Amino acid sequence: MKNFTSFADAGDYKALLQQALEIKANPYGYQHIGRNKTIGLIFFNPSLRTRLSSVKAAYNLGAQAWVLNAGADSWTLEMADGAVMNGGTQEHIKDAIAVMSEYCDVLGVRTFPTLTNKAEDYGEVVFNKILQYATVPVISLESATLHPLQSFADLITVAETKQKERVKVVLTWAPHVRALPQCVPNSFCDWFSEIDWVDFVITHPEGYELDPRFTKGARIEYDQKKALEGADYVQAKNWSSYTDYGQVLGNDPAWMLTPAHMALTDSAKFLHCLPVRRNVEVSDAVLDAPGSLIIQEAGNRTFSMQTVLHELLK
Ligand SMILES: NCCC[C@H](NC(=O)CCC(=O)O)C(=O)O
Ligand SMILES: NC(=O)OP(=O)(O)O
Repeated sequence: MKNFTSFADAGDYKALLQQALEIKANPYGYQHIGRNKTIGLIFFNPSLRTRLSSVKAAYNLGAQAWVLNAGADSWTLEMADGAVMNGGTQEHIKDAIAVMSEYCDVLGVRTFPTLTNKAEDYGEVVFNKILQYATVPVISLESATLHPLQSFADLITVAETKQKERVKVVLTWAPHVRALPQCVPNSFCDWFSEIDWVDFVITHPEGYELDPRFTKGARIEYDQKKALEGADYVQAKNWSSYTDYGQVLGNDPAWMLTPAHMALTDSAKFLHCLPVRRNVEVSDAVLDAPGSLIIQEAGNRTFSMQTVLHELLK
């Protein structure tokens, strides 16, 4: 593994998953790997889980971590190549990333999409600049289009709780009050469409089709109730339209996950990456039910990160 930005970077996912389960069972058993190593974490956007689980993962591995909130804590960064910097931006990303690489052995970076410029977002223009200028391995802490550490944590959560050889996993769109990125659902598709013991189904209202580069031919079922039938796991998430880029096309409250929806499943476990808008995306009764894995799932963010750090530093 050179960088970690997508499912493809995971390489042999079965081996990586096995490693994660071993690390979770023995979280402090690999501290020789992180000794005298420093993990740098840069956030261009807010975070609770990714920020804290990444620091915890570094500590578990015997490494140190620093965090920079780009823009807020540091100089305002210029992204454009060849820019005449006589305006509001104070430091070029080229210099900032090369300098930060001097202060760490692995760099984690969170960028977000604009949701207005599809070509820039899906071209991962900002993230690719970071890959270009970094001189150490780079981990995506969520980019404009993907959130691989989240999907890997979701995979760990399903793997450690599943009661059957094969499981049906459903990704369902859910209503929200804002236009949100497609990163989490794209990434969930990027991973779960590839898992050979998963029957994967995506459900959303028409107009919310995701990029086929990530859905990779997975079954799309527009009837949410039909999709949920017999499900073992349900992951709910809002996203804005990919085709009508960044737009909220409709917000049918009937898509909010309630116990009536979960009753259609095979006593499915519930997943959500968090943060969640309670009683808009998902009802309290689902989030707080015994079958809700949301806290365990967030807890596994430590182990997805720790496993990736282990791979990059070993
Ligand atoms: N990092 C995990 C997901 C973050 C983001 N959620 C949000 O922005 C929610 C914000 C709000 O609820 O206003 C998303 O959906 O991609
Ligand atoms: N799930 C997730 O990535 O949460 P944060 O945005 O809080 O890091």
